[in-house]
Amino acid sequence: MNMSSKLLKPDSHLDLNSMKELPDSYAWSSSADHADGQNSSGSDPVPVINLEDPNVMMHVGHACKTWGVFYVMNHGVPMTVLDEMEASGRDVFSLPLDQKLRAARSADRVSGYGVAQISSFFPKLMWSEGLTIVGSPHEHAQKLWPQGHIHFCEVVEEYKKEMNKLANKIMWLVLGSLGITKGDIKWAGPTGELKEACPVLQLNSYPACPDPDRAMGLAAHTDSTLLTILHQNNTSGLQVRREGTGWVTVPPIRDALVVNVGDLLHILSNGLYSSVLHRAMVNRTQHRLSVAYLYGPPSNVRISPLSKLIDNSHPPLYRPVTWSEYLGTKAKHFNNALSFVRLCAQINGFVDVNDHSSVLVG
Ligand SMILES: C=C1C[C@]23C[C@@]1(O)CC[C@H]2[C@@]12CCC[C@@](C)(C(=O)O1)[C@H]2[C@@H]3C(=O)O
Ligand SMILES: O=C(O)CCC(=O)C(=O)O
Ligand SMILES: [Fe+2]
Repeated sequence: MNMSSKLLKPDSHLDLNSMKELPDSYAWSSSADHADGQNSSGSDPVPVINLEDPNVMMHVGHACKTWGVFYVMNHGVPMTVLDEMEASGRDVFSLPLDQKLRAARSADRVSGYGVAQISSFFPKLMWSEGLTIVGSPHEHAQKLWPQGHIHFCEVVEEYKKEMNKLANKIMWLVLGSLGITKGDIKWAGPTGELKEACPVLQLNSYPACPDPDRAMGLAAHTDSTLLTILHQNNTSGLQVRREGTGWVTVPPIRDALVVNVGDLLHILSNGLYSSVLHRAMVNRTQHRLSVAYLYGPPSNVRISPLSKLIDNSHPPLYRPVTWSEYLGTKAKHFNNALSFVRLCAQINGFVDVNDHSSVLVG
């Protein structure tokens, strides 16, 4: 990333839906990098995991270790809940820009409508808009639809409820694959439901783009979460970076959701499961919508490498950090953030193996 370039004001809002040409401020133009992004069908495919498979835990562990991303099938989330969330997302983004801007995210807040938070790290703008919902959707919905927003709020609450159930299930499969049991996680509570987790819902909209080969929907990043569950509509765009292969497209599969490992799980697993670098590309004809359920721990919990994974030959690689502390580090250092909580890196000056700061901006 060329940090010496003049950075664009990230809150410069343009109505992407009405543009016939790609403005220079949106032209990333690293075409070689864009051309990359093969479907994984040629080689090793992104794992598709059936959550009803008797060996599901082993498959989840393997996918976390080798890919950091996988699809889940038979996830138990009703199709109606997914479809309604998608339709409600469309309702938001099809509003006129001035109406969406009533719910604009202010500089000191995480939630609200606007460009991706990571925009400030890049010299070019991304071809996307988003609505970030932390906790209740009510405040934003009321600004978007002063006359009536109950349906939107109900859809979001139902979606969050279903995603929370699924995230808990997947989280225990991930932990189980590391040999961790319910008693090992203090913040799981007596029933092991990880109840206090503090989720964030991120609605992403990528309008059809007049020059998709030079544009970028959402630049390469890792999520700061434990896990992210992504519902993409039937339009391709998500790509993950794979060591030795490059960018691999993760096309939508009907009935499947995409799960990716976030930075906090990387820390918790003491680096055994690496967070995956990913990005979203855009296309010429179709509006793409995605809904990310960003799953993290309760805000007061300090995440550190699990003690069961630590011994003399496996010292802790990261210091304890809460999600909000980590978000602060991420907001300052972006894809370099893990290095700032890494113990060995601080002591010995090593570069973090999962340090993605040198990856091309695309
Ligand atoms: C809790 C958060 C994670 C996030 C930053 C945020 O404060 C709210 C939005 C999240 C998101 C979604 C799009 C990609 C991302 C990198 C971004 O710019 O905003 C993630 C952030 C993250 O995971 O670090
Ligand atoms: O839209 C996508 O495919 C990716 C979205 C994403 O990475 C995110 O919301 O963190
Ligand atoms: Fe992401």
